[in-house]
Amino acid sequence: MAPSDDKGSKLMAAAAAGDTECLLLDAGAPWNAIDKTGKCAGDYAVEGGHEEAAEFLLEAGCRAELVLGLLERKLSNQSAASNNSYLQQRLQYDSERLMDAESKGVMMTWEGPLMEAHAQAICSTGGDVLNVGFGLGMVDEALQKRKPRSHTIIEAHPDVHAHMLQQGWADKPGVRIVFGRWQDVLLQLGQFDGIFFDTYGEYYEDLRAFHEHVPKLVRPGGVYSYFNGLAADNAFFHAVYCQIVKSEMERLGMATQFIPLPINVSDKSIWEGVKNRYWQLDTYFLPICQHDEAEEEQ
Ligand SMILES: C[S@@+](CC[C@H](N)C(=O)[O-])C[C@H]1O[C@@H](n2cnc3c(N)ncnc32)[C@H](O)[C@@H]1O
Repeated sequence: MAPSDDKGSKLMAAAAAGDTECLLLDAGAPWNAIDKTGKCAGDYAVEGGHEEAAEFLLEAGCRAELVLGLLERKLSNQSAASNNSYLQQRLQYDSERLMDAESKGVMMTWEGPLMEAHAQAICSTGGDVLNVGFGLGMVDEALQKRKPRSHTIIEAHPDVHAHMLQQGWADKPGVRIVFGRWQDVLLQLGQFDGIFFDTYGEYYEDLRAFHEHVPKLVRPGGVYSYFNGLAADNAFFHAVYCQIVKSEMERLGMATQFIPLPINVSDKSIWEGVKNRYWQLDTYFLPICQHDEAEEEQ
């Protein structure tokens, strides 16, 4: 049971009891407050099986995050600064991971099964595929196995680019490497049947900016997917971001489904020496976005 000594925790207590009114939200209780166990009101509502309360909190979370996002877009240039500072750091490859200069994991091999599943999803129609962000090249290896008609890779970091060349990626038949930030090169590349997006040092706002281009970049019948790591330290916050992306894609005329995949990263040795434990959940929701057929027929 949640404690009830301030506005946030009263909201948690209301959620744990399935109080669907949850009127405390209107009185200023933060939907995203967490207690010392790391849970928010939405977690308590889900755990208690109170669907209506969980839905109410999910909608409140989406509304609040959308307003905050709008404010952020108006007020700051934080995303570009963060990505630029990452692109100037020296990176380090080892057999299991790619690390930045602050010992944060850019990409790790535990994501291999997820990358296979993403490759399967975006290569399902064959044709021309685009991957944004090479990292360890796991999704690109998985795409190559599926022999797409053409395979374009956008990569912005000079160390990663050098690694790709050293590994012979420029000589693989059908592979085109485009060195640069996606923000600068994306619109010269034509259309694709499958697109995957997985960058580093960027925020939700960058993903959102990428999504604005997706409807024009994906051919009818094609598939778009992205690494779904938004708010991956709390299941309920993560669900809020899944819902936000789904609504944004809907606005752009694309339908999104999330395929649940089990993932276990509880083994402490995986995270040894890694500063940012960027995944903490036991289910991965693989996004599959396609042109909304109903809208296309109109
Ligand atoms: C998480 S890794 C991608 C991992 C990849 N999916 C794999 O299977 O190994 C992110 C990659 O995106 C690249 N990147 C970061 N910002 C970028 C940008 N703005 N444009 C293009 N690539 C970017 C990084 O240098 C890094 O190689």
